[in-house]
Amino acid sequence: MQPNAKDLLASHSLDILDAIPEGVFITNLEGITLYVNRMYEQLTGLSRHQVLGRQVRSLVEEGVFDLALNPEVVRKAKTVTHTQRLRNGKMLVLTGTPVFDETGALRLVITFARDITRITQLNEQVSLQKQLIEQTNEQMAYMAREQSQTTTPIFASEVMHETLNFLQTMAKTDATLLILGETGVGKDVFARYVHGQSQRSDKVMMKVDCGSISESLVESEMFGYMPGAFTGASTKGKAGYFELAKESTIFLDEIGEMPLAMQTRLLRVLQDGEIMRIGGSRPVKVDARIIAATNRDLASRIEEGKFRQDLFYRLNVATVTIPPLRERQADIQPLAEAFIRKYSAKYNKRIAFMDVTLKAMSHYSWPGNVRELENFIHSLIITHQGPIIAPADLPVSILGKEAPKTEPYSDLLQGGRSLKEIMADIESDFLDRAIRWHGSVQQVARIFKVNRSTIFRKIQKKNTDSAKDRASP
Ligand SMILES: Nc1ncnc2c1ncn2[C@@H]1O[C@H](COP(=O)(O)OP(=O)(O)OP(=O)(O)O)[C@@H](O)[C@H]1O
Repeated sequence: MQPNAKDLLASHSLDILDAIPEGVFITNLEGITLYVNRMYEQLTGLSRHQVLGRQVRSLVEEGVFDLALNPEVVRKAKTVTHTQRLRNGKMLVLTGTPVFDETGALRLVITFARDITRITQLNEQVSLQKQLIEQTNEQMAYMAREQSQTTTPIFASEVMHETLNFLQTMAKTDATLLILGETGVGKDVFARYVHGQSQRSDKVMMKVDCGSISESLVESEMFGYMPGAFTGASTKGKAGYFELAKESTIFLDEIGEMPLAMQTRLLRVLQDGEIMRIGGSRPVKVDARIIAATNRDLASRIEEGKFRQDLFYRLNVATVTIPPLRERQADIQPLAEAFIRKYSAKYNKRIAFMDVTLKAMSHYSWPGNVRELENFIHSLIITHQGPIIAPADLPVSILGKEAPKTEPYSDLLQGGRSLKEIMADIESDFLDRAIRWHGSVQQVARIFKVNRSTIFRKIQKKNTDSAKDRASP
């Protein structure tokens, strides 16, 4: 260093600090503000006389800013970085550095401040947009799922004809509908059917699984909340299911599982026809048709004190009970055929039931109802080899324990079909098994001394005949 450089620098030290394009804030070890440069005044909007000679802790206590770096820098004797929010909302990033004298003793803390208000605002905007995108994505995914699930009910039984007639009449009204029935009978399918037949069908039905929303979230999910209504709430607020179901239908599935506190709130909504978001002050009119469903016996839930009687009366305006599958045997065959078509197409297979197989299936009680039937056929299609499903392909649980003990061909012995048809059935069933046993049509043709084309014809004919039989009314 030039001989007089030190003096020159010392005499201009404050000018030098003022020329630095970042805010500079200098404190002694006690945290008393000794100096702030011009850029600090510009960045913060604070003038020198507001801070010079002041203890940084008191400035924090007065709310001038929310954090002081000085104590931490002194304690650690090394550089520390933090963000600081000023009273006027500006955000700074501060880097405080200890300054030592020639003996190594800590003398001062010099803090550099940069304005990050804009970047913080941009970050906040980005996370707000992200939140909105997530909410929109959630809603879009829900809508796509809902629309892909619209199923037309399949049935043939007299009782389901009557049920569907009743539901059709109900669909034309806005009355609250309660659907009862064991698990898997199709309550969901019939709720969708009513919505699909109603004047609200151009809007997506809002399905709420009352049994799976956590008790702490159920209120905010149902009724929504205002911005900042509680810790962790989205800053934009959120619409609840009732608002999302505006001009549509809200389907309260598993209503028997709804927590008691929520039942009270729901009852009020049904009585007043209004909802209020959490933290809100203005009630909003409910414009949603309500369909509720449960597989629970609500009468015993009421007796156990788990379901409000007054809510039950409110819901029990129009009630329909979907009978279990065992009480509508006539539905089993058309349902089984629809499911075999659905899953054969899905797995690109050509598989059909023998009539005797369908008959055997109709005698099973299907305790899991249509869901059990559908799942059974789904897994059968995945594992089954060959074009025909024979009774022997059914598990003993479905075929019944007595099946092997009963007279062979007991169904066929009852009559009703020509010998030719029966033989064709047995022949194609045999060929089907032989192909599976020996691994190829060629082997079967050789072993049983028959042409390959004859084997194909017989199997195919059986398939076409059964398809025709099923197609004819
Ligand atoms: N009549 C029907 N036609 C076509 N598919 C049906 C029919 N009934 C039920 N299903 C099918 O059976 C399965 C079970 O039906 P769903 O979920 O509607 O039963 P659920 O009564 O609502 O059962 P849970 O009480 O367990 O909710 C679904 O895959 C549904 O598509």
